[in-house]
Amino acid sequence: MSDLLSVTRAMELVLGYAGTFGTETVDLEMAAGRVLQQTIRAERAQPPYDRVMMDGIAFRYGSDLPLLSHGTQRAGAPGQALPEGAACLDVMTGAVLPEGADTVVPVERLVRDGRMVRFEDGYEPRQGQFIHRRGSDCAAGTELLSGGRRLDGPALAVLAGNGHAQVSVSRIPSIGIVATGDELVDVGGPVRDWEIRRSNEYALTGALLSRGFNCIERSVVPDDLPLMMAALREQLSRHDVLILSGGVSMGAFDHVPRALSKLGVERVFHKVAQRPGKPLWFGVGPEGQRVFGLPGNPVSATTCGVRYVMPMLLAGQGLCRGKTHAVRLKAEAELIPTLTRFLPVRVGHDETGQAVAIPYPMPTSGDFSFLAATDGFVELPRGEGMAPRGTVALFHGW
Ligand SMILES: Nc1nc2c(c(=O)[nH]1)N[C@H]1C(S)=C(S)[C@@H](COP(=O)(O)OP(=O)(O)OC[C@H]3O[C@@H](n4cnc5c(N)ncnc54)[C@H](O)[C@@H]3O)O[C@H]1N2
Ligand code: MOO
Repeated sequence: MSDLLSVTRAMELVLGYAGTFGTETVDLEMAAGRVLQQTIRAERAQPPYDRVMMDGIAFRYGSDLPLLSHGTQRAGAPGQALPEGAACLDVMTGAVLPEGADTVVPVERLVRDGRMVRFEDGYEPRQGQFIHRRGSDCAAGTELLSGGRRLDGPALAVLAGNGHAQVSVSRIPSIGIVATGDELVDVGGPVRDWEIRRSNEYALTGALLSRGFNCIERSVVPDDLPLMMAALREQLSRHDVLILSGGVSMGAFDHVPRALSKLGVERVFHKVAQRPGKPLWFGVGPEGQRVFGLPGNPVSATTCGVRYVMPMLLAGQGLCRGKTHAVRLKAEAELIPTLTRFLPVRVGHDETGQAVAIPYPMPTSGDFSFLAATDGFVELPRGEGMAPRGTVALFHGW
């Protein structure tokens, strides 16, 4: 058994610092994808009046035929009264049902002769048909949305339909992504034989943006302790969360833990019993900044970002579930006796519709090209031998 921190315990520690990033009020236009932080109740009964559901005529069920049409009840106009006798009013979908009418017949069932109206041969309306009754969806004051949910299209429609031009949502934290490493060069510039282009920041940016975290600053610091400290001091002053990549293992220039500690960032843990990503570092800054030191290898940085950083950020928004669900392994997969294994997979479905994961073992945790062929990874507990085909595992999507 490994005496390193387990993945479960490391995650508990991270979530223990998730807290909240506060709330803010935004215009409805800007609320899509945000996490609601208030209870929304029905402004009025819904629908607010007996609503005509078909273009046609409204009449009193049982009236003698033919009916005499006395005019038109349009949508957006106050309700009219249906005259006594064999009478009807032309009605439009969405109009108020005329007072005294109780049944609607669609226009395609009508035979008209001037203002006289009868039904097509053999047509028998049911009393009360095609009327959406006042309050049948909900009574005024009914709870329609509760806090802690993402605002998708239907939820935005509920907000709009109940008069919420502004809405209280979780504040999106400000996030600094900091790359470390003297070998790293920018995406747009020249690259020499001994250098590599920075890519981890973009894997992290993709994961963040696809979860709605759009307040991101990317920067790079050199493998030099004083320069790194100056840059990290500045970054700590600007952001709620720092996600560093690289510089957390045992190399002579892996200054990240030392620099953070000198800046008063308290280490919560360093190293977790997992592969990839064993050198993961997590701490909390003097102002409560959450600071992740992700191992620099691209597969490790990407995996740890999804496994630890994203759940913490989502929890801070009041959401408990990210892009995770159970899958069955489509092929056996090798376990690691002392470490939790994060195994990249593609996700598909079997003939019964169940989600299955096809393992894509990475040759090394540097192979980020290969990672782009996968949808995410499954989490396999430490163990001997092989996890057989059909094993149920938790999948985490990129
Ligand atoms: N003696 C030991 N050496 C290493 C250990 C160990 O336990 N003992 N752990 C290994 C593991 S596991 C990992 S993962 C790496 C993590 O190292 P660092 O976090 O210090 O990362 P670096 O050394 O700075 O970089 C590793 C690798 O990743 C590339 N990299 C870094 N940043 C980026 C970026 N932004 N975009 C793309 N690629 C990046 C970097 O060039 C290196 O190739 O340590 C092992 N060593
Ligand atoms: O995180 Mo390291 O190998 O486990 O790349």
